[in-house]
Amino acid sequence: MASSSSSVSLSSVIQYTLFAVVAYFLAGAPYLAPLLSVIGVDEASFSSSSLSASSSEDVNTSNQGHQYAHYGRQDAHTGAKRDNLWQPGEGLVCEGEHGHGYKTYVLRRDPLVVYVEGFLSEAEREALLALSAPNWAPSTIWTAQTEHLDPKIRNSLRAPLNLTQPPTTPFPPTNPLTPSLLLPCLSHRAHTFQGSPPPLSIEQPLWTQKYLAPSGHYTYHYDFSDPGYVRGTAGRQAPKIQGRKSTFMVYVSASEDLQGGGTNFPRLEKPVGEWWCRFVYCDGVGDGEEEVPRDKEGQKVEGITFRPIPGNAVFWENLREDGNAYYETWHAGLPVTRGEKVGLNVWSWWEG
Ligand SMILES: O=C(O)CCC(=O)C(=O)O
Ligand SMILES: [Fe+2]
Repeated sequence: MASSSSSVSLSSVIQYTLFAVVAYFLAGAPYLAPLLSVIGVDEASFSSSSLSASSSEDVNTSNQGHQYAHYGRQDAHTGAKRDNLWQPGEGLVCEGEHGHGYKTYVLRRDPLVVYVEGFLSEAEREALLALSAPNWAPSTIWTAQTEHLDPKIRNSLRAPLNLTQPPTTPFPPTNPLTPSLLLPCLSHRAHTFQGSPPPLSIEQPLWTQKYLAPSGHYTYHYDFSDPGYVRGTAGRQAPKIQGRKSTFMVYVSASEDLQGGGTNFPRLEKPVGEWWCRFVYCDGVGDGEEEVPRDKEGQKVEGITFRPIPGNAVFWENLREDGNAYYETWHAGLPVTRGEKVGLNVWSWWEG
Protein backbone atom coordinates (compact mmCIF):
# COMPACT_ATOMS: atom_id res chain seq x y z
CA MET A 1 0.00 0.00 0.00
CA ALA A 2 2.62 2.42 1.12
CA SER A 3 4.85 1.58 -1.87
CA SER A 4 1.93 1.87 -4.38
CA SER A 5 0.88 5.31 -3.01
CA SER A 6 4.47 6.57 -3.22
CA SER A 7 4.77 5.37 -6.88
CA VAL A 8 1.44 7.14 -7.74
CA SER A 9 2.68 10.38 -6.24
CA LEU A 10 6.00 10.15 -8.16
CA SER A 11 4.21 9.83 -11.51
CA SER A 12 1.90 12.70 -10.51
CA VAL A 13 4.91 14.83 -9.73
CA ILE A 14 6.36 14.04 -13.17
CA GLN A 15 3.03 14.81 -14.85
CA TYR A 16 2.59 18.09 -12.98
CA THR A 17 6.14 19.08 -13.84
CA LEU A 18 5.52 18.39 -17.52
CA PHE A 19 2.27 20.39 -17.42
CA ALA A 20 4.07 23.26 -15.72
CA VAL A 21 6.84 23.31 -18.36
CA VAL A 22 4.31 23.25 -21.21
CA ALA A 23 2.25 26.00 -19.54
CA TYR A 24 5.40 28.11 -19.04
CA PHE A 25 6.27 27.99 -22.75
CA LEU A 26 2.64 28.56 -23.76
CA ALA A 27 2.75 31.70 -21.61
CA GLY A 28 5.64 32.98 -23.68
CA ALA A 29 8.46 31.76 -21.40
CA PRO A 30 8.54 34.81 -19.13
CA TYR A 31 11.90 35.73 -17.58
CA LEU A 32 13.73 33.33 -19.88
CA ALA A 33 16.11 36.01 -21.14
CA PRO A 34 17.39 37.12 -17.72
CA LEU A 35 17.57 33.47 -16.63
CA LEU A 36 19.65 32.56 -19.68
CA SER A 37 21.89 35.54 -19.26
CA VAL A 38 22.50 34.56 -15.61
CA ILE A 39 23.65 31.14 -16.75
CA GLY A 40 25.68 32.71 -19.58
CA VAL A 41 23.57 31.77 -22.65
CA ASP A 42 22.88 34.42 -25.30
CA GLU A 43 19.12 34.27 -25.90
CA ALA A 44 19.46 35.25 -29.55
CA SER A 45 21.69 32.29 -30.31
CA PHE A 46 19.29 30.13 -28.33
CA SER A 47 16.29 31.32 -30.37
CA SER A 48 17.62 32.61 -33.67
CA SER A 49 14.44 31.82 -35.57
CA SER A 50 12.33 34.10 -33.43
CA LEU A 51 12.39 37.72 -34.49
CA SER A 52 10.70 39.04 -31.39
CA ALA A 53 13.03 37.21 -29.05
CA SER A 54 16.22 38.57 -30.58
CA SER A 55 18.79 39.91 -28.20
CA SER A 56 18.74 43.60 -27.65
CA GLU A 57 20.79 46.25 -26.03
CA ASP A 58 18.67 48.80 -24.30
CA VAL A 59 19.48 52.38 -25.05
CA ASN A 60 18.26 54.91 -22.60
CA THR A 61 18.30 58.36 -24.09
CA SER A 62 15.38 60.03 -22.40
CA ASN A 63 15.75 62.79 -19.85
CA GLN A 64 13.02 61.16 -17.80
CA GLY A 65 14.81 57.84 -17.65
CA HIS A 66 12.38 56.05 -19.94
CA GLN A 67 13.79 53.02 -21.54
CA TYR A 68 12.39 53.21 -25.00
CA ALA A 69 14.80 52.12 -27.65
CA HIS A 70 15.91 48.63 -28.53
CA TYR A 71 18.96 48.32 -30.66
CA GLY A 72 21.37 45.65 -31.69
CA ARG A 73 18.82 43.25 -33.17
CA GLN A 74 20.09 40.05 -34.58
CA ASP A 75 19.10 39.27 -38.15
CA ALA A 76 17.13 36.06 -37.69
CA HIS A 77 18.35 34.58 -40.94
CA THR A 78 21.94 35.60 -41.36
CA GLY A 79 22.70 35.84 -37.63
CA ALA A 80 24.46 39.15 -38.25
CA LYS A 81 23.95 41.83 -35.68
CA ARG A 82 22.40 45.00 -37.04
CA ASP A 83 22.97 48.04 -34.92
CA ASN A 84 20.89 50.48 -36.94
CA LEU A 85 17.41 49.10 -36.33
CA TRP A 86 15.07 50.49 -33.74
CA GLN A 87 11.78 49.55 -32.14
CA PRO A 88 9.86 51.51 -29.54
CA GLY A 89 10.09 50.25 -25.98
CA GLU A 90 7.43 50.35 -23.31
CA GLY A 91 8.40 53.58 -21.60
CA LEU A 92 8.02 55.91 -24.57
CA VAL A 93 5.11 58.32 -24.23
CA CYS A 94 4.40 60.56 -27.22
CA GLU A 95 1.59 62.97 -26.48
CA GLY A 96 0.64 66.55 -27.24
CA GLU A 97 3.14 68.13 -29.60
CA HIS A 98 4.90 64.79 -29.90
CA GLY A 99 1.75 62.96 -30.86
CA HIS A 100 0.27 63.40 -34.29
CA GLY A 101 -2.77 64.77 -35.99
CA TYR A 102 -2.22 63.24 -39.38
CA LYS A 103 -4.91 62.22 -41.86
CA THR A 104 -4.45 59.28 -44.18
CA TYR A 105 -5.71 58.70 -47.71
CA VAL A 106 -5.15 55.33 -49.36
CA LEU A 107 -4.11 56.06 -52.90
CA ARG A 108 -3.87 52.43 -53.91
CA ARG A 109 -3.27 48.92 -52.61
CA ASP A 110 -0.78 46.43 -53.93
CA PRO A 111 1.55 48.10 -53.71
CA LEU A 112 0.08 49.96 -50.80
CA VAL A 113 0.53 53.71 -51.23
CA VAL A 114 -0.89 55.97 -48.53
CA TYR A 115 -0.82 59.73 -48.59
CA VAL A 116 -0.33 61.16 -45.09
CA GLU A 117 -1.40 64.72 -44.56
CA GLY A 118 0.18 66.43 -41.54
CA PHE A 119 2.69 63.71 -40.71
CA LEU A 120 4.87 66.44 -39.18
CA SER A 121 3.67 69.37 -37.12
CA GLU A 122 5.06 72.80 -37.84
CA ALA A 123 7.13 72.69 -34.65
CA GLU A 124 8.60 69.35 -35.76
CA ARG A 125 9.50 70.69 -39.18
CA GLU A 126 11.23 73.66 -37.59
CA ALA A 127 13.08 71.42 -35.13
CA LEU A 128 14.24 69.03 -37.87
CA LEU A 129 15.65 71.94 -39.85
CA ALA A 130 17.43 73.30 -36.76
CA LEU A 131 18.88 69.86 -36.01
CA SER A 132 20.07 69.36 -39.58
CA ALA A 133 21.59 72.80 -40.08
CA PRO A 134 25.11 72.10 -38.71
CA ASN A 135 25.41 68.71 -40.41
CA TRP A 136 24.63 69.04 -44.10
CA ALA A 137 27.07 67.07 -46.27
CA PRO A 138 26.86 65.71 -49.84
CA SER A 139 24.68 62.62 -50.20
CA THR A 140 26.32 59.39 -51.26
CA ILE A 141 25.10 56.38 -53.18
CA TRP A 142 26.07 52.72 -52.90
CA THR A 143 27.16 50.62 -55.85
CA ALA A 144 28.65 47.16 -55.49
CA GLN A 145 28.92 47.68 -51.74
CA THR A 146 30.96 50.84 -52.00
CA GLU A 147 29.77 54.25 -51.00
CA HIS A 148 30.58 57.16 -53.26
CA LEU A 149 29.45 60.54 -54.55
CA ASP A 150 27.75 60.76 -57.91
CA PRO A 151 25.82 64.01 -58.36
CA LYS A 152 24.52 62.77 -61.73
CA ILE A 153 22.53 60.17 -59.79
CA ARG A 154 21.97 61.89 -56.48
CA ASN A 155 22.57 65.57 -56.05
CA SER A 156 21.57 66.59 -52.55
CA LEU A 157 22.90 67.35 -49.12
CA ARG A 158 21.95 65.15 -46.22
CA ALA A 159 22.12 65.31 -42.44
CA PRO A 160 21.98 62.35 -40.05
CA LEU A 161 19.55 62.66 -37.15
CA ASN A 162 21.05 60.76 -34.30
CA LEU A 163 18.41 59.30 -32.04
CA THR A 164 20.81 58.16 -29.35
CA GLN A 165 22.36 61.58 -28.81
CA PRO A 166 19.96 64.19 -27.54
CA PRO A 167 20.21 67.25 -29.80
CA THR A 168 22.96 69.70 -29.00
CA THR A 169 21.57 72.33 -31.37
CA PRO A 170 18.93 74.28 -29.44
CA PHE A 171 15.52 74.50 -31.04
CA PRO A 172 14.30 78.05 -31.62
CA PRO A 173 13.23 79.48 -28.23
CA THR A 174 9.54 79.50 -29.14
CA ASN A 175 9.60 75.84 -30.16
CA PRO A 176 7.62 73.84 -27.57
CA LEU A 177 9.08 70.39 -28.33
CA THR A 178 11.08 68.27 -25.91
CA PRO A 179 14.34 67.74 -27.81
CA SER A 180 15.05 64.24 -26.54
CA LEU A 181 11.62 63.03 -27.66
CA LEU A 182 11.56 64.40 -31.20
CA LEU A 183 13.31 61.55 -33.01
CA PRO A 184 11.98 58.68 -30.87
CA CYS A 185 8.43 60.00 -31.31
CA LEU A 186 8.83 60.36 -35.09
CA SER A 187 10.22 56.83 -35.29
CA HIS A 188 7.42 55.60 -33.07
CA ARG A 189 4.86 57.30 -35.33
CA ALA A 190 6.27 55.57 -38.39
CA HIS A 191 6.38 52.25 -36.55
CA THR A 192 2.83 52.27 -35.19
CA PHE A 193 1.50 53.39 -38.60
CA GLN A 194 2.45 50.02 -40.01
CA GLY A 195 1.20 47.57 -37.45
CA SER A 196 2.43 44.05 -37.07
CA PRO A 197 3.06 41.30 -38.11
CA PRO A 198 5.59 41.15 -39.53
CA PRO A 199 7.79 42.72 -36.89
CA LEU A 200 9.43 45.83 -38.25
CA SER A 201 12.19 48.13 -37.17
CA ILE A 202 12.93 51.70 -38.15
CA GLU A 203 16.31 52.31 -39.73
CA GLN A 204 18.50 54.76 -37.85
CA PRO A 205 19.66 57.35 -38.27
CA LEU A 206 16.83 59.10 -40.02
CA TRP A 207 18.19 61.43 -42.69
CA THR A 208 17.06 64.80 -43.88
CA GLN A 209 17.86 65.55 -47.53
CA LYS A 210 18.22 69.03 -48.99
CA TYR A 211 17.77 69.58 -52.72
CA LEU A 212 18.90 72.90 -54.17
CA ALA A 213 18.33 74.50 -57.58
CA PRO A 214 19.36 74.24 -60.31
CA SER A 215 19.81 70.47 -60.31
CA GLY A 216 19.19 68.96 -56.90
CA HIS A 217 17.56 65.59 -57.58
CA TYR A 218 17.68 61.85 -56.99
CA THR A 219 17.40 59.86 -60.20
CA TYR A 220 15.18 56.77 -60.64
CA HIS A 221 15.81 53.98 -58.16
CA TYR A 222 14.23 51.45 -55.78
CA ASP A 223 14.54 51.81 -52.04
CA PHE A 224 15.09 48.07 -51.57
CA SER A 225 18.52 46.81 -52.42
CA ASP A 226 20.75 43.99 -53.52
CA PRO A 227 19.40 40.64 -54.52
CA GLY A 228 21.06 37.82 -52.66
CA TYR A 229 19.33 38.03 -49.34
CA VAL A 230 17.08 35.24 -48.22
CA ARG A 231 14.28 36.14 -45.89
CA GLY A 232 13.35 32.50 -45.62
CA THR A 233 10.07 32.75 -43.77
CA ALA A 234 9.12 29.25 -42.66
CA GLY A 235 7.02 27.39 -45.19
CA ARG A 236 7.48 29.95 -47.94
CA GLN A 237 9.71 30.15 -50.93
CA ALA A 238 12.69 32.22 -49.92
CA PRO A 239 12.76 35.50 -51.79
CA LYS A 240 15.95 37.27 -52.70
CA ILE A 241 15.45 40.89 -51.94
CA GLN A 242 17.14 42.78 -49.20
CA GLY A 243 15.99 45.44 -47.03
CA ARG A 244 13.66 48.28 -46.79
CA LYS A 245 10.17 46.95 -46.51
CA SER A 246 8.61 50.40 -46.66
CA THR A 247 9.38 54.06 -47.13
CA PHE A 248 8.01 57.29 -45.78
CA MET A 249 9.02 60.17 -48.00
CA VAL A 250 8.30 63.13 -45.74
CA TYR A 251 8.39 66.72 -46.99
CA VAL A 252 9.98 68.88 -44.31
CA SER A 253 10.17 72.20 -46.15
CA ALA A 254 9.74 73.79 -49.56
CA SER A 255 10.77 77.35 -50.31
CA GLU A 256 8.06 79.77 -51.47
CA ASP A 257 9.57 79.86 -54.93
CA LEU A 258 10.13 76.10 -55.24
CA GLN A 259 9.82 74.73 -58.72
CA GLY A 260 10.22 71.02 -59.42
CA GLY A 261 11.15 68.58 -56.67
CA GLY A 262 8.08 66.33 -56.92
CA THR A 263 8.41 62.61 -56.20
CA ASN A 264 7.67 60.72 -59.40
CA PHE A 265 6.51 57.09 -59.79
CA PRO A 266 6.40 56.50 -63.54
CA ARG A 267 4.96 52.98 -63.17
CA LEU A 268 2.00 53.92 -60.96
CA GLU A 269 -1.24 55.01 -62.55
CA LYS A 270 -2.59 58.40 -61.58
CA PRO A 271 -5.47 58.18 -59.11
CA VAL A 272 -8.88 58.84 -60.57
CA GLY A 273 -10.61 62.12 -59.76
CA GLU A 274 -9.69 65.74 -59.39
CA TRP A 275 -9.78 65.39 -55.63
CA TRP A 276 -6.23 64.03 -55.70
CA CYS A 277 -4.91 67.05 -57.59
CA ARG A 278 -4.24 68.80 -54.27
CA PHE A 279 -1.53 66.22 -53.56
CA VAL A 280 -0.40 65.03 -56.99
CA TYR A 281 0.27 66.96 -60.17
CA CYS A 282 -2.64 66.69 -62.62
CA ASP A 283 -1.85 68.04 -66.05
CA GLY A 284 -3.62 71.33 -66.27
CA VAL A 285 -5.52 71.13 -62.96
CA GLY A 286 -4.14 73.61 -60.48
CA ASP A 287 -0.80 73.88 -62.26
CA GLY A 288 0.76 76.39 -64.56
CA GLU A 289 2.82 75.13 -67.51
CA GLU A 290 6.03 75.71 -65.52
CA GLU A 291 4.72 73.31 -62.88
CA VAL A 292 4.40 70.32 -65.18
CA PRO A 293 6.74 67.76 -63.64
CA ARG A 294 9.81 67.04 -65.73
CA ASP A 295 12.81 64.78 -65.44
CA LYS A 296 16.41 65.96 -65.64
CA GLU A 297 16.32 65.81 -69.44
CA GLY A 298 13.39 68.21 -69.32
CA GLN A 299 10.93 65.55 -70.52
CA LYS A 300 7.42 65.38 -69.06
CA VAL A 301 7.26 62.42 -66.73
CA GLU A 302 4.80 59.52 -66.68
CA GLY A 303 2.72 58.18 -63.81
CA ILE A 304 2.15 59.87 -60.47
CA THR A 305 4.12 62.83 -59.19
CA PHE A 306 3.54 63.95 -55.62
CA ARG A 307 3.74 67.61 -54.79
CA PRO A 308 6.32 68.37 -52.11
CA ILE A 309 3.92 69.84 -49.56
CA PRO A 310 5.64 70.62 -46.25
CA GLY A 311 4.51 68.43 -43.35
CA ASN A 312 2.93 65.79 -45.56
CA ALA A 313 4.32 62.36 -46.44
CA VAL A 314 3.94 59.57 -48.94
CA PHE A 315 4.13 56.07 -47.52
CA TRP A 316 4.60 53.02 -49.73
CA GLU A 317 5.54 49.39 -49.42
CA ASN A 318 8.60 48.23 -51.32
CA LEU A 319 8.33 44.53 -50.50
CA ARG A 320 5.44 42.14 -50.55
CA GLU A 321 4.46 40.03 -47.56
CA ASP A 322 6.44 37.13 -49.01
CA GLY A 323 9.50 39.37 -49.32
CA ASN A 324 9.41 39.79 -53.09
CA ALA A 325 9.73 43.26 -54.49
CA TYR A 326 7.18 45.67 -55.86
CA TYR A 327 8.94 46.83 -59.00
CA GLU A 328 6.17 49.38 -59.45
CA THR A 329 7.87 51.48 -56.75
CA TRP A 330 10.59 52.72 -59.14
CA HIS A 331 10.76 56.42 -58.32
CA ALA A 332 12.76 59.63 -58.43
CA GLY A 333 13.06 62.95 -56.63
CA LEU A 334 12.63 65.21 -59.66
CA PRO A 335 15.06 68.09 -60.20
CA VAL A 336 14.55 71.23 -58.17
CA THR A 337 14.85 73.90 -60.84
CA ARG A 338 14.18 76.85 -58.54
CA GLY A 339 14.36 77.27 -54.77
CA GLU A 340 14.97 74.50 -52.27
CA LYS A 341 13.27 71.43 -50.83
CA VAL A 342 14.07 69.43 -47.71
CA GLY A 343 12.82 65.86 -47.33
CA LEU A 344 13.08 63.22 -44.61
CA ASN A 345 13.61 59.52 -45.28
CA VAL A 346 12.09 57.01 -42.87
CA TRP A 347 12.75 53.42 -43.84
CA SER A 348 11.45 50.26 -42.17
CA TRP A 349 13.06 46.83 -42.27
CA TRP A 350 11.78 43.32 -41.77
CA GLU A 351 14.10 42.54 -38.93
CA GLY A 352 12.63 42.96 -35.53
O1 LIG B 1 13.08 63.52 -52.65
C1 LIG B 1 12.28 62.77 -53.21
O2 LIG B 1 11.25 63.19 -53.72
C2 LIG B 1 12.58 61.31 -53.29
C3 LIG B 1 13.81 60.92 -52.53
C4 LIG B 1 14.06 59.46 -52.52
O3 LIG B 1 13.48 58.72 -53.24
C5 LIG B 1 15.02 58.89 -51.56
O4 LIG B 1 15.68 59.65 -50.82
O5 LIG B 1 15.16 57.65 -51.53
FE1 LIG C 1 13.87 56.64 -52.80
